[in-house]
Amino acid sequence: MIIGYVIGDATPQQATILAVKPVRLGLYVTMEYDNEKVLGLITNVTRGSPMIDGNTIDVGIVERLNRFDGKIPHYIKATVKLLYNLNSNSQPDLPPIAGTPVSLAEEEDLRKIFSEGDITLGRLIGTNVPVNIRVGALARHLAILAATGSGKSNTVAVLSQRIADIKGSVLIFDYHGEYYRSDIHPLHNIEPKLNPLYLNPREFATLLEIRGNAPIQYRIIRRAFTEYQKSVQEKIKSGDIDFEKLNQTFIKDLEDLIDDQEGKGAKKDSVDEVKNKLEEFADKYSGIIDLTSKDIISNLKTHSVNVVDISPLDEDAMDAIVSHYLRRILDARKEYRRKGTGLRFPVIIVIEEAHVFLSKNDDTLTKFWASRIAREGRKFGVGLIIVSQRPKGLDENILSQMTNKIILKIVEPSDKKYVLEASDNLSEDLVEQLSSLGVGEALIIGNLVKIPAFVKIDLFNGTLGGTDPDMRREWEKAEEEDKLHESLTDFG
Ligand SMILES: Nc1ncnc2c1ncn2[C@@H]1O[C@H](COP(=O)(O)OP(=O)(O)OP(=O)(O)O)[C@@H](O)[C@H]1O
Repeated sequence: MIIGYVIGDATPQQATILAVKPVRLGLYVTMEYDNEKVLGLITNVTRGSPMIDGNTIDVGIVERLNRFDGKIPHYIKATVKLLYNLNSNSQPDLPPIAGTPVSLAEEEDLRKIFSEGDITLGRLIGTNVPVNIRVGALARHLAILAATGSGKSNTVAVLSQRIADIKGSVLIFDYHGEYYRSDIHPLHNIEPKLNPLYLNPREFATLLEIRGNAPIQYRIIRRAFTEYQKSVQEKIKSGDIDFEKLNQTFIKDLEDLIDDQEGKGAKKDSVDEVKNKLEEFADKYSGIIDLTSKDIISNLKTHSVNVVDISPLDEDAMDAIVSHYLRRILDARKEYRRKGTGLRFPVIIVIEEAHVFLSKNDDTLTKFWASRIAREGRKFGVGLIIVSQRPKGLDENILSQMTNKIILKIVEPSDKKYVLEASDNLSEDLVEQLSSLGVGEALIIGNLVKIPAFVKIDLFNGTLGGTDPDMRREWEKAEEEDKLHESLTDFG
């Protein structure tokens, strides 16, 4: 159905059309010229009248003209972003000529472009065309960005569920505790624990806040920690290990080994300083240290959504857990590639509230390992999904490495500008659409899709911890439980 005609000058990227009737932003259209069939997207619409233009200052003229009741000539113009040549399956390289008819894109053409991926995320806005994404593209990472309440968690849930449905493995760091109690399935909840036996000395020293600028202290803790790990491994091998006692004596045993360093040439004040830092470590992380917990690598499941509920922890403990798990996963995937041992399947890792862990202003432990995965993860099948409602709080280097983006409603101009500058596959005219998106509506760009797609994400089929509680149902359930309890008490 023809909706308008090309007018004025056009380029291979953009054309202006004079519409025969009102058209909405985000509509996909097609135009045929020079043996090409080009798919375009309406990115701007204007209406006006040559008789009542912006310079009209006499309201009487308007009133008299209005008495003509619809006879006033007016126009509707739209800007079309030319996206894809359906005949050559490439970007358009010729501009349309003035007068070229413009039609609403047919469903068949839209399915060819948007419905070829591995998993369905939703429908093209205003149509019933499924939008499928190419899961392999997630190895080049994804940022899910949106203002609060726009549908980030729902998107994470739908995406994670459908990756698990095709036997994939997802690991979500559940900042708000909204996934570990959800209806996602198969769901595999993982206790947020740090087992020092799987930490490397550098990592352990960092948790004690002994960084590169304290080489003497680092040497003390490295030697003591390495000796401790070796002694535990030997006890495990010889079978005389009491795991329960291990947690109770860990700090004391390590302290003794630190003390021994004094006899091996370390200065007393350096040894004391390291012991102070060990005590602070014990206070800070006692809730998550557990020498009996499984290594994250043996705890991850494929064909599942693995969830680490970090919501009860403070941000330092969260940072310690997330950074350690990121490092272990990247190392284990490299090991698998090199030796066939380690983690034998790819993992998609979701970091919620990413601006907390990957802030441009703080050097968190997580930021170091997330940057490594952003740079190297693709080759080893470790994909990162960062989720944030404060895009401008994110480290720009990491954000720019997120090749794919699912951007839901963003209104804040500085957020929009920041995302635009961090994305070489995003243009100003697409960013302008972000303010008008509804809840659950998103712009998807990157290798996930062939061309930018405006999508209504499917609603997650089930409950999520973050969705508004069904108060009435919960009250009814509580009353039913009270009645059951009373009847059991009477009976018993
Ligand atoms: N695709 C969708 N279709 C319909 N409703 C949706 C969709 N996505 C989200 N919603 C609804 O919008 C509300 C907010 O969704 P959600 O919690 O996913 O947003 P959010 O951006 O994660 O919010 P917050 O920033 O508070 O975590 C929920 O009640 C949810 O049911």
